[in-house]
Amino acid sequence: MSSALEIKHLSKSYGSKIALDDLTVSFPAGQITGLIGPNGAGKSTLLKAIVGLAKPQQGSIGIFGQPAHWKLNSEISYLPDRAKWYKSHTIKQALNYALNILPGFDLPRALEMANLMSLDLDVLVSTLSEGFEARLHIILCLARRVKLVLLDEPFSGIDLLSRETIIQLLINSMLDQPQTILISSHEIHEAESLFEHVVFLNKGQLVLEGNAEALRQEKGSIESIYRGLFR
Ligand SMILES: Nc1ncnc2c1ncn2[C@@H]1O[C@H](COP(=O)(O)OP(=O)(O)OP(=O)(O)O)[C@@H](O)[C@H]1O
Repeated sequence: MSSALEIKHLSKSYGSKIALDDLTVSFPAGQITGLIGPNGAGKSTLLKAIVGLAKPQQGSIGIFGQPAHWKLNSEISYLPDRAKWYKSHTIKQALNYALNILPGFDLPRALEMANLMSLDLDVLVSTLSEGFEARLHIILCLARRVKLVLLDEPFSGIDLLSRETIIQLLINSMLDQPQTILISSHEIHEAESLFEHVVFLNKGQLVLEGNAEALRQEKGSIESIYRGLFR
């Protein structure tokens, strides 16, 4: 299995706070990996480092065999916690705008996803509930023809049905267009069926990683492994 991402001896501190601590880990290409760990484990910092938004003090990041560089960002779709440039738009305007600013954005695919997610194109984004805004947010990420998708806490603050809808969209999207997807989360109950590979982080260090199915057979559900590791 080839690696999409090779993280080697990566360290990042904010002042005296260590976010990533000599982290070495790789992420398989063409799979959905769950990047799992409790609050403060370093998940967001790792994703930010991959797209150049956090500058590590030490170590290296390889992306599809090339050293990380901002020029590669056109190949990466990154969903940070909150990137709300589209608040004053209707959904249709937001999707049209995305076509202009997001490399590889596939508008017909986005419109199809919006239909699947029951999004009304004429509604103002500012009037959407959190769950519906999250649906739009995820479409903006997934409707891009890019190799690597980084989703930082895509389920946070979202109700069960919206989570299930988003998970279904992720599954459909992978069937339609296989990509390497990293999903950071500490809420793994509903999402664990998505994960083909899992990486558990704590205090900026790798705690456990492996093929999700092999780990399930060996140790039980991903959720129970999480409880065992972090209880
Ligand atoms: N901009 C920042 N300034 C100072 N400290 C930071 C900053 N960003 C992250 N940290 C610290 O770095 C550590 C790792 O944070 P990070 O957000 O990467 O973890 P996380 O696993 O994504 O956590 P969560 O699940 O709570 O989002 C934490 O101790 C956090 O307080």
